[in-house]
Amino acid sequence: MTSPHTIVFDLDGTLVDTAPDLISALNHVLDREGLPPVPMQSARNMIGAGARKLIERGLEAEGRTVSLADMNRLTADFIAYYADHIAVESRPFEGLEAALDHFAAQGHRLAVCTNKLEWLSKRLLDQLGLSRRFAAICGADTFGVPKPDPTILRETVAQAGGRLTASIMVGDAGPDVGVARRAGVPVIGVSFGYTDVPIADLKPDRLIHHMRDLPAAASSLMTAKGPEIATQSQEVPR
Ligand SMILES: O=C(O)COP(=O)(O)O
Ligand SMILES: [Mg+2]
Repeated sequence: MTSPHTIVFDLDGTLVDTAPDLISALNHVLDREGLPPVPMQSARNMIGAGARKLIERGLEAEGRTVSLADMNRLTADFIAYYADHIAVESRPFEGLEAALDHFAAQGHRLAVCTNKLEWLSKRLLDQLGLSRRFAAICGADTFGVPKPDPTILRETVAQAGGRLTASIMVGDAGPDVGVARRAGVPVIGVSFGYTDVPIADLKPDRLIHHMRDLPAAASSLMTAKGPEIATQSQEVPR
């Protein structure tokens, strides 16, 4: 039995496979601009830095740049469409709910720290029946800074009523490893999410390929001695 920890999850690509609905919303916006859709497979790895960045990357893939005013309009369009189609195809990754049950039974707190907007994150988790499991659900706008700024992780843990020194971050991409390193929190990478840099190259403290492996990875970090984790904490991805 380990002491109670706060396990903080990234949302897109870690808890929920949101790519189909995010890319549909992106393609809706591109279509309204008279542009062809981006294919699902290549667009998956554009996710991870928020809606605006996703649109920017989608436009870039079509060789287009737009003015700030157009970007604001496209982002508003994207959010309006996405809000109405947020859980059409998005589903939790296999094994997630069993892993969350396990942590809850062990007395750990769960939280979400995402670069999605807070209200969209809550809406998605509500529609999937997952919200009640989390003591805090915080997005890029909750504290005014997105990942990898360490403030968002520190404040998420505080809002969940936990302690940073007894926390673990779980995520699929650079901003997750980066926020954890900056806040001094160990991090578990998942290999089934969305990232332009392979997650293994970012050297998370543990790497899992399926949610069924999360409880064992988390408990090995909870019992690991400080220096074992510290030796891996040199690189700080952006
Ligand atoms: O919506 C995004 O682009 C990022 O979301 P995430 O931080 O949950 O991966
Ligand atoms: Mg993610």
